[in-house]
Amino acid sequence: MIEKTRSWLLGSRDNPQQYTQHAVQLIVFVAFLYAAAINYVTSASGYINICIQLAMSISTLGIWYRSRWHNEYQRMAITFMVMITTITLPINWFLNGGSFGPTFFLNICVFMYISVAFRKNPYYRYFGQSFAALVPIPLVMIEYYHPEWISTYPNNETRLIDLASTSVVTSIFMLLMMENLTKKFHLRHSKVEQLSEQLRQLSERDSLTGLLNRRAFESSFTEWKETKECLTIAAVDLDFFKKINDQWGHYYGDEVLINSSTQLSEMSKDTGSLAFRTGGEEFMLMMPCTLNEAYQHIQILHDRFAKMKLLNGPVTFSSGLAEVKPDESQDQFLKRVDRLLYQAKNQGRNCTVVE
Ligand SMILES: Nc1nc2c(ncn2[C@@H]2O[C@H](COP(=O)(O)OP(=O)(O)OP(=O)(O)O)[C@@H](O)[C@H]2O)c(=O)[nH]1
Repeated sequence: MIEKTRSWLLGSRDNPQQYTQHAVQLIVFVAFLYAAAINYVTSASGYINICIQLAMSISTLGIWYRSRWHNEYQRMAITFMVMITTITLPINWFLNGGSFGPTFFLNICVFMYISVAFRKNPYYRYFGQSFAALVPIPLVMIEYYHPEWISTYPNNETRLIDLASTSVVTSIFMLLMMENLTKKFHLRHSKVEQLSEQLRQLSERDSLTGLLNRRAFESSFTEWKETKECLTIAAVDLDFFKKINDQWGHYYGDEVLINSSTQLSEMSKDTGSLAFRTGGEEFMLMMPCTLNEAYQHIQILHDRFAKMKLLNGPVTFSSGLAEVKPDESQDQFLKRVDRLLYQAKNQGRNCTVVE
């Protein structure tokens, strides 16, 4: 219920700029109404002041209405800025005790408001900020040369009440602005994180097969070596792949690579392993298990390859299989496993050689 009312009044939270803008307008509307009511009840100022405050309040409500319900956010933001800087602040200065009143507080709010509402529009922002920053100067000079033009508070009590309530409004205002900036920052931050995660994933994937690539192999090797109790890796290489390419064409070769990768990927999912494409028709299977268990997994993979449904019949692979030693570097391991793979090729292919 509260959330519904809030979104009815302020719009979607996903658009923090408009959301804050509407909140500010409604606060200003209520603040003027409140000031007029207080002035009327306490007879702190004359009817002219009360009428001006009511007029400001109604105008602000009109601005909110056009902005919220007629999609005139930008136009109304400018109207609001002009109204506040050229009418509201000077009137407030003359009718509320000049430099003894709360206008300085309000001026800071206006400056903050312009900075947030026109963040995406530097011309309006610089113009508005400069104007808000300079407005107090002529007002102070007028007060200096013509103090009689400034209406004073009837007593010190009224002045203190006015200052205290303006201070509360200013604090709410600042809070809103800061919430807006934080929200915007969080939205950007999570978008950046999302994009960098997407980029990281893309940089670690092979575009043809979708398997992890050599870069991912290198980082996973270090990570798994440190975290897994045992680590066995198979270097897998398709047999006579050049012939396949030469005989059936490169596109067919790609299809063979994709289908072989699917087998490796499914097998790695079943066994909690990781499958990588580290070269043209070279793959690595990283298995968090002993050499014996890994050997059984690879035999199952040979069977799966034999049953693979390809247009020109199944393909085979050769592999070298070895367990990573705790004190062994990646280079040393790769040399060792490559030698095993070479032996498998020499033994007639379609087999796995274990150390
Ligand atoms: N279609 C296709 N072919 C590729 C790709 N990457 C590498 N190749 C080919 O893979 C072939 C690899 O040939 P070789 O290294 O001689 O290996 P092989 O013919 O499988 O011989 P053995 O490994 O000894 O059984 C080359 O012809 C490369 O052009 C790719 O992404 N797509």
